[in-house]
Amino acid sequence: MTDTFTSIPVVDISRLRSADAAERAACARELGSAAREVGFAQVVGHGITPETFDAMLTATTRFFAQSTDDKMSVYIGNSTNHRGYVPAGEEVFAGATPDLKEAYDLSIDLPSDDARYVAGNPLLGPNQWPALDDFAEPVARYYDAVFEVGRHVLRAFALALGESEDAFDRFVTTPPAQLRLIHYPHDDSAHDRPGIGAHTDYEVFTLLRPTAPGLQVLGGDGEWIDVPYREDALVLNTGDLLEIWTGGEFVATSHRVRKVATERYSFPLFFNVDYDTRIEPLPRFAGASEEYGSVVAGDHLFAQTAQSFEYLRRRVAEGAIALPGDARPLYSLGREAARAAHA
Ligand SMILES: O=C(O)CCC(=O)C(=O)O
Ligand SMILES: [Fe+2]
Repeated sequence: MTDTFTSIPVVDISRLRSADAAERAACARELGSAAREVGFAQVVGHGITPETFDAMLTATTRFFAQSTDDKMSVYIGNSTNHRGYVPAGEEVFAGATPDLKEAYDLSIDLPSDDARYVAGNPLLGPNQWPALDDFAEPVARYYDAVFEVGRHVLRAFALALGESEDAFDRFVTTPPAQLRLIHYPHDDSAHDRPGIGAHTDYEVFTLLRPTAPGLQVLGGDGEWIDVPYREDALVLNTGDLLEIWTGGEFVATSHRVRKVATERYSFPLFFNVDYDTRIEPLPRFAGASEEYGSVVAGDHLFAQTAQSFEYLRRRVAEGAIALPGDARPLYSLGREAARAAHA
């Protein structure tokens, strides 16, 4: 991979919906180059209408404008499958200062009689919807729209990796693919607190729509690069699982949100594969197997989550739940790991 990128490529993914296989393949090559050389791209032509986004944004602003009591009525710590309101300070990255943000986390909305939920799966099951009019419908509509974009991007990555276009489709039936509604309040006094600390994402890839600048990507030379804000783009970045699948050919690039001068919202969809999917370097990257080993997709996400959310750290400390046996420490992959090693 190239270690000297200084800008984020823009890729028009409307071609992924073309009936012409050559068009899809050309777009897939561009996405592959972005994943290989940068780990980030801005994707335009994604097909999500402004109306779909705006309705979800309106619902989100109304949710966060509620009283703390109302928001805490759907506290994530009430759920057994990691859904609901995340107050400021709840999420703490390994020994760092708490992020200055609040969030509402949802994921694939399965019925409460889903056997995996009933059996105590820590990520699968129903959402914890607030009792707020006009919230669940626009949020679920955006989830479905951005998830559909993710399905096309997954196919493009399959092509870019020399697999058949549908090679990974069978791993995506009911994946724990979270959508986070994140609110970074404006706080003049918080001079030296990051909005969100440096990290990689734990899933296959992320499709993120922010409402303002602030996102930064770690460049190969160790400099933080601003991701230019584009209203028409989704920011696409490679996550831990694609790095493992490709034995490091695609890198889960570190990113962070710097303290913002304005109130900011952002909406990452963490596209994932089914909980039980075992992820290890694909046969063509088998040379990297020893370095990368393998993880179970859902266990990896849960293990990382349980090390960074206070309510889960408490449950682990109390012995109420256990980390998966092969849990990796936080940020042992990608550029963040390389950075930590050289710090
Ligand atoms: O708010 C942003 O722009 C980035 C959020 C992010 O990186 C995350 O939630 O993983
Ligand atoms: Fe992230």
